[in-house]
Amino acid sequence: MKYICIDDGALTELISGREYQSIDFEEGDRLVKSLFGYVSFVAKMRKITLFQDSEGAFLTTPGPWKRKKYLVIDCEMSALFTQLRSGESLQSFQKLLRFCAKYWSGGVLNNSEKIVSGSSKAIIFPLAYSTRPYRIAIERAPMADRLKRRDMDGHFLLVYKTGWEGANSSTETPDEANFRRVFDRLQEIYSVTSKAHAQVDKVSGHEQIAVTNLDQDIKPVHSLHNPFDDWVPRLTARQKKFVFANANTPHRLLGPAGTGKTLSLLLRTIRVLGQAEHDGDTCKALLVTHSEATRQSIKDALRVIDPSAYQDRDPRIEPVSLSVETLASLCASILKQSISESEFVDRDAQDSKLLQQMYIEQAIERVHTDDFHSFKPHLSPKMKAIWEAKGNSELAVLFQHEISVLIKGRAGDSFDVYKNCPSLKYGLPISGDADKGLSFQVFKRYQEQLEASSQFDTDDVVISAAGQLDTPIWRRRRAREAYDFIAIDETHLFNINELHIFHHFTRHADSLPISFTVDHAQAVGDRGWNDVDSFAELFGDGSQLEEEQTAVSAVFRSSPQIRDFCQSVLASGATLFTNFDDTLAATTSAFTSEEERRAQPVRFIEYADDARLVMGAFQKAEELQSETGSSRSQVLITTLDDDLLKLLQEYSSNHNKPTTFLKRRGDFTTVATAEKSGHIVLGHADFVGGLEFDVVVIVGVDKGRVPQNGETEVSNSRSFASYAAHNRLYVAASRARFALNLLGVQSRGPSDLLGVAIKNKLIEGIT
Ligand SMILES: Nc1ncnc2c1ncn2[C@@H]1O[C@H](COP(=O)(O)OP(=O)(O)OP(=O)(O)O)[C@@H](O)[C@H]1O
Repeated sequence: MKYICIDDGALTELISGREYQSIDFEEGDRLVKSLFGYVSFVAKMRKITLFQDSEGAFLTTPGPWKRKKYLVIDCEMSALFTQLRSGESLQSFQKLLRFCAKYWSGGVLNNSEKIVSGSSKAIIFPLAYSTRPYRIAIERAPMADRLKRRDMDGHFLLVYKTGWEGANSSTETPDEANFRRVFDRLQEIYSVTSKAHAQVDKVSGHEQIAVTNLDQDIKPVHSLHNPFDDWVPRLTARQKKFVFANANTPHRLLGPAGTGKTLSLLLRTIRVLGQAEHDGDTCKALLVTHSEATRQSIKDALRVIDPSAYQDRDPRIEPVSLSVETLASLCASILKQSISESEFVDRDAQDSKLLQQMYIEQAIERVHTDDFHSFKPHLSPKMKAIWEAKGNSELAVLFQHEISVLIKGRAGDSFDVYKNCPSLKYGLPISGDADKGLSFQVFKRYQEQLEASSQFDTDDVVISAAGQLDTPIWRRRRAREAYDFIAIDETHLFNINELHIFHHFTRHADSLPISFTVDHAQAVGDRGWNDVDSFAELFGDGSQLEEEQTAVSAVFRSSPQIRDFCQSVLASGATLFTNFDDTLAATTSAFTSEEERRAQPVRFIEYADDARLVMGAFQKAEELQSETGSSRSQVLITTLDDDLLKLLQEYSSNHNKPTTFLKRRGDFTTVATAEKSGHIVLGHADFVGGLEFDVVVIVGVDKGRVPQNGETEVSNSRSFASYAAHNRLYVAASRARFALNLLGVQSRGPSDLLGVAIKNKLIEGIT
């Protein structure tokens, strides 16, 4: 194909239809393929008629051709559709279209769009970042003299070059042979396509011409609250594949934040139940969430998604039913006992997190005075150095991670199993039995504290339940009480021990109908998952089973600017840590031009000191609220730092700022309360996962706080802190739809985690 010509009506259609924003949608995929030149046809896509032959393609809309404006892409001189992967091609194409729309309407250009002064050229940089920027060069006045004579100057933009090489754009002159050909054909093309516009149906019988009518009314929606039947036509092809795939095959849905993983999992569950009911089969389904707060939010969403109300049916009587549980509630029901709130240390709650840290600090203190001297001669030099150099509170964070991921999470409290577990790459620098002995001693002291105050944490419940599940009694109860379909949301938040429980809950031991969603980068710190990636290893069973995987890549939640920033955080993590995935790399934002109008650039703002920083956070929150036209409860102020969180809380109560405080992870009920009372939401970054907001302000994204650095610097602990900071910053930033501000203190300087974003000019306010 030599050229592509798009008129202004078609251009508007292409930037406002969500289905053209990502190749995950069939329409987007088909569009890219046709632009690649793989197919030859006239297609009707809503208002657009696409005319294509061996020479080129014309995307036209009804109306007199002389009054229209045109974007012409010279495919021989530029290689927009052959140089890049198809996802990037579509993204670049969409950015190009947005530039044209803005240029014609006199809109304000952004950082990646430049008019070359003293010339008739423009350059755009459509891809967020790469080592060498990819550029598209545009001639704004092609064939100037001839078009002036015909009174059509200013009607055309010509893409004449693309690639990674820079050049002197003010002096180069594009070859206009293809452009001339386009111009000469316009009259004829419009007379053909105007007939096609008028007689869509008749054209379908024509040789070489196929008509695809994609006329679907797809409205932009946010939130999961729509009935099943309304969702289905809006899903991308990959989401649909997951929702409608065979229920009995284990199926993993991979995707970064905001790609609709939770939504797809809910729809899949409802689809499986609906199918069973339709076929007259029995189906008892289980949906497992990581915490009580997310369980509530999912139950609430299901009330709208699922008109058959499967979750309200009694599983003991009804043939088709759904139970929504947390792992703790599920295990407690197996153990036939419930654990009261006061006994339960819920690791997703702010109070529990602090309590656990306090217990571990006390345990470290005990080990210091009573046990350390006997371990000391045998410890590895690194472990000794870290133990001696760091304060108890800094050590507590490292031991907390080791205990939850390895000692409890993997070894199930057994020292012998723990001894054989591979150490975490980025955590405590453990390299021998003596090092493991010391950390197990801290764990034992911690356990004593829990027992003394008669409390259990989630792992205790899971470990006790695991013991009871592998017995003849459960094997007999299983046929009656277990499930035909299991869905697990946010699998990355469970530890290996917990994941190994699930296979006991399927009705038949030989089939594992488990569907689950994963985004590794959202779990805090190295979880030691890198060496357990197959389904069988992850779930502790099913080595003979084939697993299906679907990866989703259209980001619905966040604007392109916010998606790009989030990716820069993941890219930074991926360069530092070998087992850190940049899951956003191959994704695109599915924002339409309409939604983009509300989007604001990502900004970094510096303040003189902490007091002004805290005050600034509330100011920015209010400004962004009005700039994006959002309600107060759609604004989140968050931080990765416990001390700053306290200051923010104090400020809000001392200055009567109407604020609601998040007490646990994914606390949807609290957000709903904030909505009723018109409050801004405030909470630690560990508790914002699973939620979404129009505006997010992250406070204290500066050196020394992201990551947290103590006075001493021992490399391994810095690695852990940096690893966890990458996860937390990514989760916090990816909650935002339209606006994201990062705030810091001037004397500290911006956090190192912003390095990639700064280098690639993704943040305004720092150079
Ligand atoms: N096909 C779609 N069309 C329009 N909106 C969608 C589509 N799929 C998902 N969304 C929207 O995207 C947002 C994010 O969805 P969801 O919470 O399921 O994502 P997620 O991948 O689970 O995110 P996270 O990992 O951050 O929890 C929701 O507001 C949802 O309504």
